[in-house]
Amino acid sequence: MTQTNGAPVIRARGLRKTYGDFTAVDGIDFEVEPGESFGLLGPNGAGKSTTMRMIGGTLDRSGGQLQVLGLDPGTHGPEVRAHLGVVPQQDNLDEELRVRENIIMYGRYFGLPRSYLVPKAEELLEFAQLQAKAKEKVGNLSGGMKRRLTIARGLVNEPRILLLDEPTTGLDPQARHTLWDRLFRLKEAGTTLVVTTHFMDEAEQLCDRLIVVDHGAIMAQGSPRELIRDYSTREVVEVRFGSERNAQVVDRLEGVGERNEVLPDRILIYTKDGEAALEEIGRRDLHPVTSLVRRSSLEDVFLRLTGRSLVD
Ligand SMILES: Nc1ncnc2c1ncn2[C@@H]1O[C@H](COP(=O)(O)OP(=O)(O)OP(=O)(O)O)[C@@H](O)[C@H]1O
Repeated sequence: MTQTNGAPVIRARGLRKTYGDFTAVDGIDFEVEPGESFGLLGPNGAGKSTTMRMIGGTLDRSGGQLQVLGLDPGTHGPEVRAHLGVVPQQDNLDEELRVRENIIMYGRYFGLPRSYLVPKAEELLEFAQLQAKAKEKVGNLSGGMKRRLTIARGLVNEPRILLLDEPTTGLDPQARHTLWDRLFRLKEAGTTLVVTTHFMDEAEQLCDRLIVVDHGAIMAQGSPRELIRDYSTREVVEVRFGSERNAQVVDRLEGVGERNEVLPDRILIYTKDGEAALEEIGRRDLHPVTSLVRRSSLEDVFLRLTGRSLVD
């Protein structure tokens, strides 16, 4: 029996994965509540996919505890997988089959009867906005359509938890927004989403709560708003003085905001009030080539936590 009460649907304690001497996941603790959209945000190689594969029961852990719907995926893989939908980083659709048949065949692997799968496939094609493509070969679909089909396919068993590994990598902005819209609908219908991403805008759009991971460890966790509140200021002023001058003027910016970050191409000034900071820069007779004021984002949180930019 899998759990049905309001307990966390995923619970990790000291979760570890090592490959020989290399530690990919370094003893992490987190919980995912039913119905929430939970994110793992971090750069390439942070250990996100490894964590997802341990949740999905396709990779054994090296240490710690892990429960998915109250069960250990290491020992109860099939029972756990029956309640999971998995959208891997690389689409692994059957290119030989047509769109509708991809969904039906995938359902057959779960042992689901055709009488259930035929109407279910129609419902999922509608959800994925692919009815018009039902008879197309998968190879003829765009990247965004393939992603939506992979998600539709992952929903064939009506999973309680959908695991999405980098769902929008490689998609153009419009395709990303269409996909986010579909994922919102799933969340509204009560599906728990677990999303890995290295895009902070995706994390901000999709995730109720997230862990920021780097080198297999959790650097911080909370809602996007909480993380920004705790690790950044409300506003950021970005100023450029030209590649040579940036390093030279940084001392003269001392005290304009609460904190400065010098990046190769610009200086970030963290402050409550960006316009006031810009005025102060003017009073100091500094003349940036360009300047802009923006709200803090998760990118700023990541930079603060690691000293590195998330997307280099
Ligand atoms: N089978 C393996 N053997 C050895 N090292 C591995 C293996 N699989 C993953 N790793 C290493 O573990 C680390 C974490 O990889 P993982 O794929 O989990 O990262 P990630 O955060 O998902 O990044 P990406 O988005 O690039 O997949 C990486 O340094 C990777 O090289």
